[in-house]
Amino acid sequence: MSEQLSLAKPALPSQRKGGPLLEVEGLTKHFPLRDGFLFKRQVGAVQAVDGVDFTIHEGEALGLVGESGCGKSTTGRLVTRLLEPTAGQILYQGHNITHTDRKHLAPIRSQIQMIFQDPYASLNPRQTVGTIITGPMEINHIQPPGGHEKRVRELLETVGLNPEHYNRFPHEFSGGQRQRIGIARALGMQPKLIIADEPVSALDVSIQAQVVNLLQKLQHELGIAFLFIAHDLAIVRHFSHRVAVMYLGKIMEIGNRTDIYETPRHPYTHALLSAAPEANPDDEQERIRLAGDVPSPINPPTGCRFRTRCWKAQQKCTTEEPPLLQIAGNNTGHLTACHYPQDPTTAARDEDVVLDPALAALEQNAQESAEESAEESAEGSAEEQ
Ligand SMILES: Nc1ncnc2c1ncn2[C@@H]1O[C@H](COP(=O)(O)OP(=O)(O)OP(=O)(O)O)[C@@H](O)[C@H]1O
Repeated sequence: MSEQLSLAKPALPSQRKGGPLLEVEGLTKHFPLRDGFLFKRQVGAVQAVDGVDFTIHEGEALGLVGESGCGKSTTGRLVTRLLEPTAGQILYQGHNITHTDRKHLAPIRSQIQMIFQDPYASLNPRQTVGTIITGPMEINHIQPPGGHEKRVRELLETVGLNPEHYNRFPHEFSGGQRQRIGIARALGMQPKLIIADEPVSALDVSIQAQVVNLLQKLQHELGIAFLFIAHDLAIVRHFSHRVAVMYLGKIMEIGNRTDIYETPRHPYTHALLSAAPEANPDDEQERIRLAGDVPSPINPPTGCRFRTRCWKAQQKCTTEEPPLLQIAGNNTGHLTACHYPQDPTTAARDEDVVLDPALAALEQNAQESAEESAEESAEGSAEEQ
């Protein structure tokens, strides 16, 4: 992230915005795994998203964070109905849209727009910017006063592009400018909710802050709600009113920004934050190294899914899945799924905590052999004397 974002002093208030816009309950997506050539039998499933609950209020930005493969993008695609859920339900303005067919979904779909990670891949290289932005408006019968061209020029200006570039093609723009074209296209639909899936991670670091600032300006000025998916905790902190932390298809912790960044309770949230010190600049001494990979979502661990990497795990974590609850010490709306939560602080630790048991064993061995060789050399020098 560039210094243009004031990350130490998040720019958004944490208070709740309007009424519920999107309510997601028990949302689940299992991708079937098939075997065989002719008669493809299902032999298992990738449990990409597994019983996720959250609400986004009107005008609110909810950040969704977690390591790669935790199910963030799948969640975003389910909400926009680009993917069909396996179970659970999605309510938009109180209407159940979980399995609504294309025809009936059309008016709602225009209100829920998606901004993708790779701006180039999501723009048709053979179309001019004018056509790219006008197309979805025409399909959805949006007739702006003054006509489409006038509206497109206004939108280009809104996102910081030159309206005179209406007839240019995507390859004539830089990465950041292409992302702005994608944003203008989404705005043309007058969305109430934008799903931004890693909207800046493909951009140069120097450009990232400009695009995040643009999105935040639009969020404030137009009152658009956001599901902001990103692995960069500092950006999420800057952008979001509330934050959900996802691990292996489940939400481990959710709360307002201050609760998550300043008094996280789940060990996984602690680990993510200490791996990204720039997300919490006041917390200088927290040291947890989140090592090893996320286990396979085909065969996730029983009980708590994080237990195989958690330094606090006990027998109960193997047998009982911790529910997502407001545990003692949490503020209202701050929910944590953990049997043995951290104290509500990010205060300093005396020693490193290594989450990966294999890495811990390696470090233990290395330390023992270093001690042995120190002892041997001390004995050797004593004998020489
Ligand atoms: N179409 C698919 N078929 C089978 N498995 C899939 C499919 N799409 C995603 N997955 C799997 O679902 C899991 C979650 O993927 P997802 O892309 O949602 O994670 P993510 O948190 O967004 O990660 P990243 O930040 O790398 O995009 C991964 O194990 C992924 O391989």
